[in-house]
Amino acid sequence: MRSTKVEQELQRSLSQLFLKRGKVWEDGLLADLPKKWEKHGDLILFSHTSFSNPAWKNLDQNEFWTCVAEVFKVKRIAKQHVICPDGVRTPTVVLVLGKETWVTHIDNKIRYSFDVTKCMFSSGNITEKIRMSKLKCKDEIVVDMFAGIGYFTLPLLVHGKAKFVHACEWNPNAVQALRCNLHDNKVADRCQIYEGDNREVCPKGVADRVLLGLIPTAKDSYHAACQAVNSETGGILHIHCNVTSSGITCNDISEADFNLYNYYNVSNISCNKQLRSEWLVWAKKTADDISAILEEQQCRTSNKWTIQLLHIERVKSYAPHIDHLVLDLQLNPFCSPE
Ligand SMILES: C[S@@+](CC[C@H](N)C(=O)[O-])C[C@H]1O[C@@H](n2cnc3c(N)ncnc32)[C@H](O)[C@@H]1O
Repeated sequence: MRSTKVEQELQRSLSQLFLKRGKVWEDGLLADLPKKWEKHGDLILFSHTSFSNPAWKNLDQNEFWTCVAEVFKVKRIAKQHVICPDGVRTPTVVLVLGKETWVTHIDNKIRYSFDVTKCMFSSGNITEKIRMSKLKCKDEIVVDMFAGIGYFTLPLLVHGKAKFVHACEWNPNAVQALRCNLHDNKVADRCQIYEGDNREVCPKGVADRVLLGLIPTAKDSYHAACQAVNSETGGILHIHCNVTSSGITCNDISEADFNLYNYYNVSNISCNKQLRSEWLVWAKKTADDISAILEEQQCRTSNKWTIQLLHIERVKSYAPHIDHLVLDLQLNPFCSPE
């Protein structure tokens, strides 16, 4: 979130506090003020890049953070450091004002509560959460392979009215929050949590829809996702990935290239943005990977499968030329004629 008015107010209040305490307001301090932040109820979370100048320590810390809190109209302040690359994405968040670490974030009429020092909140995924909430899945069984605190599980249950969601999650802190959020949003009776590695705990043969919401890639769980799909009626996979592109749009793709993809009938694929060449390459590669897994599974069951590329959703830009995409793949079983 960003607001120039608040930034100006923060500069004014803090420079006055420096003056009042007889301290020198150094030029570098202005650049050290936060440019963005996340607000969760009465708590504001700043990134590690702000308030890092040692000169802030010249002030009484409680007075300093209270002054910041008044500007942002919050009671608690937390600072985020770099997210741990530990697989469960543990944030290193420290409270610098206040003691209680649980926060409640409400978006799209859903209450997400979590411990801000133990779980992350993916606010950048709001468009995908809304897309999931608009799916009409009243009669569907869904498997959410990377449920977290319920980012997609909750919209699917609350707004999409999914019949049942099987939610896999291996971070015990996220599981605790998910349990609490299912209860708070009154949907606990339509969800079962599978605590552990989705490659081991994910249910098999049940899903009309499988969510693979992990970036940069959910590749390691493709196998379990294919096994989760209902083997009699098929299902849709929603596969998340960060994809790098140079910006070449599909208008520039040659006819020969398009023919290459025609196996999947890509001319029917939809996209919420102008389709880029590399996005299509990634989609085709992903469909090939899924196809190979299904073929391998086919050796054990009598099912053959067809795959259809339905849609590419561009969720957000992750960095220059890196986009968070979701590929919707339809998997349909058919029995061989003989
Ligand atoms: C960053 S969250 C993503 C949540 C949500 N889908 C989103 O995009 O906002 C990914 C979650 O998947 C969990 N996770 C990662 N690998 C997993 C695995 N193999 N089995 C179960 N959970 C896993 C992490 O603990 C984390 O809570």
